[in-house]
Amino acid sequence: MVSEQPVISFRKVSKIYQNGTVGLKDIELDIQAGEFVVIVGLSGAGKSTLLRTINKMHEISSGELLVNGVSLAPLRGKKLRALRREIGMIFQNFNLVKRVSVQRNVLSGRVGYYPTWKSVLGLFNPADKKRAVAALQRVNLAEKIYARADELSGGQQQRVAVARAFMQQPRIILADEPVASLDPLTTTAVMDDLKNLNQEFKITTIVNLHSVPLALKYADRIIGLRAGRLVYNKPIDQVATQDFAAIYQEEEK
Ligand SMILES: Nc1ncnc2c1ncn2[C@@H]1O[C@H](COP(=O)(O)OP(=O)(O)OP(=O)(O)O)[C@@H](O)[C@H]1O
Repeated sequence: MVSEQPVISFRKVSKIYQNGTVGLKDIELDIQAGEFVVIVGLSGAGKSTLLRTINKMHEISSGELLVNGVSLAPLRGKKLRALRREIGMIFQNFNLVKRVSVQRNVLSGRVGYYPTWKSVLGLFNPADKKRAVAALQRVNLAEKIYARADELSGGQQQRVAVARAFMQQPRIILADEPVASLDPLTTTAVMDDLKNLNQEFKITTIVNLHSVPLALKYADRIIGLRAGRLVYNKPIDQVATQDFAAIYQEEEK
């Protein structure tokens, strides 16, 4: 079998923060196109750090990180913006602009496709306005299009954030604890939205989760981090519940 080039490739990647804290240590990891990968680990294990190196919100300290075969380290300016356009990001706290409409929030997913002055003035073209309606329909929120973002519940806000990410027509979605502040019902809705986009559009999706049951339910592959190191990496059909003890064991003092 000819193996395809991974979409994301970590080669001995380490990240040391300026204050000396080790965020990531010698990470070796390939992620293939269309995978739904869940990252688990204790608080402080490096999950957010790993996710944020992929769109260069965090610079790595050593090793090499490639997206679609392109090394991220030298990317600046236009090339960096092009990379970020292909990567949708979802945050625990939704990161919507609260005082503007849902429509405007969703349209902001397109800013990477416009010159800055047009997006600042909100001059989005009709095709994108249609796209925004379609994106909101996908997350069952079409009727909220003219509501202000802060009139929505947390779960609804996160689904607007999913629609906004989808507007980018991304190849990759990174979701950093997307359901940590949601109740079980809305958690399922948001995770289902992410999984549906992943399956229908083959968007490579990487999600940080605290919940092992959710990881088991949604992942194609589970990755475990502990103190910045990759300590677990298995396709879901090889995952056994008792494996999690090692990932979640406290460090010995
Ligand atoms: N900007 C920063 N400066 C210094 N240290 C940082 C910074 N951001 C994170 N760290 C440290 O790096 C390590 C990994 O943090 P990270 O946020 O990636 O972990 P996490 O697994 O996502 O944790 P959580 O589940 O609590 O979000 C931790 O020790 C953290 O304190």
